[in-house]
Amino acid sequence: MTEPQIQLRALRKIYPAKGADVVALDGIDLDVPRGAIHGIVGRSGAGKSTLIRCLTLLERPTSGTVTIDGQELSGLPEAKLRSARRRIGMVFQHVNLLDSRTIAGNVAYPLEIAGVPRAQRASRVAELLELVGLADRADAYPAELSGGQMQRVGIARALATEPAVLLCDEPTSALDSATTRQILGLIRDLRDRLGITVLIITHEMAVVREICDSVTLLGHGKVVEHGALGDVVGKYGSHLARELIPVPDLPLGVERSLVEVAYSTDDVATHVVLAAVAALGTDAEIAAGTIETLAGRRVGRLQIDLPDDRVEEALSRLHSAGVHAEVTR
Ligand SMILES: Nc1ncnc2c1ncn2[C@@H]1O[C@H](COP(=O)(O)OP(=O)(O)OP(=O)(O)O)[C@@H](O)[C@H]1O
Repeated sequence: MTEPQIQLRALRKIYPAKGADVVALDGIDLDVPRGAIHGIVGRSGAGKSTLIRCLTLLERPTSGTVTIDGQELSGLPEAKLRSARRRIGMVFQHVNLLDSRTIAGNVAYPLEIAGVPRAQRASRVAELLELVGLADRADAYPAELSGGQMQRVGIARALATEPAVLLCDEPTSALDSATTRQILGLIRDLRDRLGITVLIITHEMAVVREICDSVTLLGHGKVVEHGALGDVVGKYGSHLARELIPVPDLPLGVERSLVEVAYSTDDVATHVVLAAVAALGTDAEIAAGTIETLAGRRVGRLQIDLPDDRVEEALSRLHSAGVHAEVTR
């Protein structure tokens, strides 16, 4: 095992407040290996933004440690932190480019701040724009770019100082779905080519499905679930599996119940599940379902609509078939 590129230990952040203090992060442990793309998801207020601010030490954690690329940031004084932060590239939802500078000028900006000589800057900027597919827009101004192109500039700028880690805070939330896919494709491509480690904060499960190798679900400042995507999607009763493989909400008739079935074809073949449902007779029907391949795993979730008095039998047949089944309504 190589050392994790991002390592958080017992990270806590408490905001003092009149009345009760707000515990925004409540003992977060996280390991992200080099070259992985890790997603952080969670409802509004779960602590995602606080986590990003503490990761970069823009905000000092109340306790716990943040180690990036082998360096413990939480112990560094402010002056050393400034150079350590160059090892972390940041990509935001809104790119905030300097309007009066060209695209090349914007990408050069962090290099100027880092004191890179002019000649080196020019070749590095050209290289970065090539990397994000904007070599032909070097002399354009931000106002002339589309949202997707702006985000490409944001990514090029974040990569300027050759960071080990790319932190992306809702990088595609302002983009349409086709552009989102292109930007996520670019991030994946950069990871493959540069070996960079990526942490993506998002409220969009589609982003996790599309790009992440592993994912953490935050709730009330704690890690609720965590794991490789292929593992969490096959896990019974997992909140993440439910959100990653959604099934539609259904109207339900009088004296009828919904039994939900979740399985991975690693464990049970689909025809075995279907045979167990068929054995319940014509009273029970599959009202909705999703079967798909996620992170290399074939997983299924089915909603079975059946009379209330058949629920016990259904659960027993499905459990005997080796699938997870529970009454949801
Ligand atoms: N500067 C602050 N002072 C006091 N409380 C704060 C501060 N920043 C965040 N909080 C509180 O900490 C908790 C976590 O907030 P945070 O913004 O990290 O959540 P989030 O998951 O990023 O939410 P969202 O998706 O809405 O941005 C919330 O209860 C929030 O009210």
